Amino acid sequence: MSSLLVDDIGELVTNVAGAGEGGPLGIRRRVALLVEEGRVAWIGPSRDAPAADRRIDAGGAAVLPGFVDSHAHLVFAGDRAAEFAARMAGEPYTGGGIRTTVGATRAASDEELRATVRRLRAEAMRQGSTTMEIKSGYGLTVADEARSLRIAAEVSTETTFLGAHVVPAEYADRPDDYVGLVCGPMLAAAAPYARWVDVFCERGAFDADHTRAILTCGQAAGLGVRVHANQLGPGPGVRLGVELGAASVDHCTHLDDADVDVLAGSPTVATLLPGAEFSTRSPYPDARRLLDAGVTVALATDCNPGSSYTSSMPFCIALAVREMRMTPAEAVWAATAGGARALRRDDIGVLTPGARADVVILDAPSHLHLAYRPGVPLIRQVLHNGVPQ
Ligand SMILES: N=CN[C@@H](CCC(=O)O)C(=O)O
Ligand SMILES: [Zn+2]
Repeated sequence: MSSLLVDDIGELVTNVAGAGEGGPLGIRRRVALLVEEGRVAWIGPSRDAPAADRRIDAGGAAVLPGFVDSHAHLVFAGDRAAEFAARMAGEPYTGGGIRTTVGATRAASDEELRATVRRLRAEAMRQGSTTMEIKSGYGLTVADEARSLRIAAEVSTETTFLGAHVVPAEYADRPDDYVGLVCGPMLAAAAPYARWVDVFCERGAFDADHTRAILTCGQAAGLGVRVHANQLGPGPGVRLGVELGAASVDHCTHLDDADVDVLAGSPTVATLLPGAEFSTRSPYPDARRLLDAGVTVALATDCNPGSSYTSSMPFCIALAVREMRMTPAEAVWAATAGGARALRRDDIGVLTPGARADVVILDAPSHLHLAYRPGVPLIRQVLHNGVPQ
């Protein structure tokens, strides 16, 4: 059994509340961490460290759990840089560009889609994302949704069927028929490759009745529920998600008091995606209101070619702190343990014996630097399943 010791850690974020300083971050200082068989095997003072086959010297740096990016759309072709430039010149974001990407995605070969997924997955890993949820949603035919998920499943176990991203052009005047397709043959073809079902519940995409129908049939096929909710305006998505036991409702940009109340009384996570507000020049979600009400908050990138073409969790942490008034500790927790909660996982987002050895070593002495030094490549080394990347 091969072992690896990460030694001379100045600050270890464990996310085990009570295991050290910093409340939920459970920060331990001047420790070492032993990895065996891809898992954390031991944490303690360096002087007590067991012998190991290999050693990484953290040199007094901060070490934290790998980021858990619980919301990303990586299976697509083409880009929408011109749409971004038009937005920066004053055009609003409506989601209408999704159909542009659908056209490019349908026309792409499997190899082209696979290359994009792998390129973005590798890009995210270099920035510390050891787990990444990946959605379909730019195919919107039975074959294209199934192949999108098949390709996503090659690089992640956290795959999400988003056949209900928008109603494709060929069904524009018969959305009920499209919902029938999604719940019938499309779900049957997609479900073998998916863990989750998701719907873009928004004016211009899917209304409450359609969203309920699709999430319910996804659940009946054994998939867990997540929802794109309340991104562009107020709506029923958050309440519906909570009612159906969603692991997460995502975006949460336009919430009323009732939305916050139902979230606060539920195990559903509110996943905030500040890259989308950055890239669409929109008002940010009110993270403080959610946190102060006791809602569990996660941060994710929403990496996609339209509304948020970033794979960087450190960038999202910096945005959350500067623009959404989360504390650095809240943002780091939300990007690690929060993402794990949003995926209903207890083996990631945490560093404690038995957890998966997904570890980020920073080029910095403290987790505070992730927000304090925005845009700086602070990820020195990443271990995924205990393996240096
Ligand atoms: N809002 C829906 N889906 C994506 C955007 C997709 C796109 O614009 O291509 C999102 O989460 O922001
Ligand atoms: Zn999204």
